[in-house]
Amino acid sequence: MSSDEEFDVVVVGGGAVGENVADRASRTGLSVALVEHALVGGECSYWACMPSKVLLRAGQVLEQARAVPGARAAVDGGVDAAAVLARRDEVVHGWDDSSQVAWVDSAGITLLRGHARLTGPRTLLVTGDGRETVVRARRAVVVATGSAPVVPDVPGLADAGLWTSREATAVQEVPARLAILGGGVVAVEMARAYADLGSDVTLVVRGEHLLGNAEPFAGEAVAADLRASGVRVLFGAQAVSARRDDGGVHLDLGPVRDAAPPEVATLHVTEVLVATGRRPRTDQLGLESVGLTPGEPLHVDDALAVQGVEGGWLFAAGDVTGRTATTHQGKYDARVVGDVVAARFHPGGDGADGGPAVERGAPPWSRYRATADLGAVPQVVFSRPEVAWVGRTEQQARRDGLDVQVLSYELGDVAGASVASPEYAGTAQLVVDRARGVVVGATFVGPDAAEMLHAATIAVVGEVPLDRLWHAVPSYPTVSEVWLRLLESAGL
Ligand SMILES: Cc1cc2nc3c(=O)[nH]c(=O)nc-3n(C[C@H](O)[C@H](O)[C@H](O)COP(=O)(O)OP(=O)(O)OC[C@H]3O[C@@H](n4cnc5c(N)ncnc54)[C@H](O)[C@@H]3O)c2cc1C
Ligand SMILES: NC(=O)c1ccc[n+]([C@@H]2O[C@H](COP(=O)([O-])OP(=O)(O)OC[C@H]3O[C@@H](n4cnc5c(N)ncnc54)[C@H](O)[C@@H]3O)[C@@H](O)[C@H]2O)c1
Repeated sequence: MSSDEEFDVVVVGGGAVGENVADRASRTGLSVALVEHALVGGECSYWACMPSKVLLRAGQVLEQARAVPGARAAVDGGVDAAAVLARRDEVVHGWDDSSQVAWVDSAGITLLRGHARLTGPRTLLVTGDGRETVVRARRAVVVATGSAPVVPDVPGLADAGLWTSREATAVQEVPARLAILGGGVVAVEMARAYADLGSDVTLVVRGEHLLGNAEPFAGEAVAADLRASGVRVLFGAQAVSARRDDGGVHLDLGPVRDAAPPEVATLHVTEVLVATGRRPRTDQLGLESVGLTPGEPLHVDDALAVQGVEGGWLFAAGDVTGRTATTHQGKYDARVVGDVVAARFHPGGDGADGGPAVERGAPPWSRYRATADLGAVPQVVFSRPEVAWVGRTEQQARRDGLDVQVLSYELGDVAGASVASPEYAGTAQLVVDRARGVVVGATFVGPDAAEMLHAATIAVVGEVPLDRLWHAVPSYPTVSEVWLRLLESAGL
């Protein structure tokens, strides 16, 4: 069966990003369709952020309680894996998206269930439920199809039945022994979670550090914690072949380039989790019909318009752009592109509530430009200790040619830390651009470090000079009093 439908705007992909695009784009009266071929809410709600954070939460709480005299004695057990998985099931609503579908309906957005492919400018074919629908966008198409895991080409690995982050976050039975390939965010968080849940975990890391995009001291602190919990962390190592038999997976390891052979030649594990990065999901999108290359990211400008397409009708946001890789930053871009579309194609013309003239030529830091993506992106890793950073690392700032001053302070030395726990330890670091006297990067590593990040994000986005930050007085006795100590170390 086939039919035709027409909307002002068609958003492809109903993850966190697509939902936000659709919401904002519809605010000036444009008709908006959202196309989703799986669950509305996407990866974050069902297989990524939400379930992974639930898998980590119980272990975090137990460790924090054990670090406090007076509470420690009440903790006489470990993580209850069955209860954690039951809580995970609640948080992902049993992988049922009806509450998110209800929100889409209530927002006046039309949900089209099915797989969308571009067949030419402003035209898509949506296939699903035995129907084919030709969907035309009068004004704009916004692609928010997310990303898919990259699986390294290791002989036998695919046949051995590997896990990606989907299987890891949707687990029903905790594996006795888990090998994890990769040393990035997924690898680190899942190593922590599965160690808490009772698995014997081995991390196989190609490089010499964990969390290669963060400050080196962050990866070192996380590696130390994992090792202290019994996780084997093998650096300079890679999987060279795999096979599964009744006893599980046999994973042969080899050195990377000139590294010494790994201390273990073959791992015998129940499952292998591949956490070696993600690629934009653009291979089944019909990009060739509009002159773009399938499999490549959709490169966008700061208004999220896709580059290399005539006519200004194609936009993209979220993981599919390769520009952002987190939900919060993807949703920021979604708000920007939703507002750009709503204004640029305003059905009433240049109304007081935003119209083409308002959006056209909008400067950086206006609501119509995703300026923060260029140097103020926050990232939190929910490891133990937590790792949180925003903006540039010291190395990135130097690579960008900045004359950099690095301010560092041990979190355990502030009064608030000793109240939190006698064992509280961590590091805060600011990267300052000497020429302008502003913070261009900040990293916090320690218990609950994530909650300290937003002050730094405001300082970076606001380009607040250090001598003005001096007047932002942190409360006593909090761990965030480290801001005062950092500024004192700059001579203030
Ligand atoms: C294990 C893990 C943990 C993470 N934890 C965090 C975290 O704690 N915090 C954080 O900020 N980020 C986290 N992330 C990253 C975060 O999940 C992504 O950045 C976010 O999901 C991207 O959102 P998106 O909408 O761009 O893509 P997605 O969430 O992937 O949504 C894309 C949607 O498009 C649909 N789709 C794709 N192609 C088509 C098509 N042709 N037709 C119709 N529908 C289509 C898909 O079914 C999907 O629903 C994590 C990622 C992983 C893997
Ligand atoms: N808390 C969060 O916000 C959160 C949590 C999980 C994931 N994410 C996002 O999801 C994205 C994907 O995470 P990820 O951990 O898969 O990617 P990543 O880019 O963070 O890490 C990939 C790791 O795999 C290694 N690697 C790459 N190719 C390899 C190969 N062929 N063999 C062995 N190792 C290889 C890299 O050196 C790196 O250590 C990230 O960009 C991250 O921002 C965010």
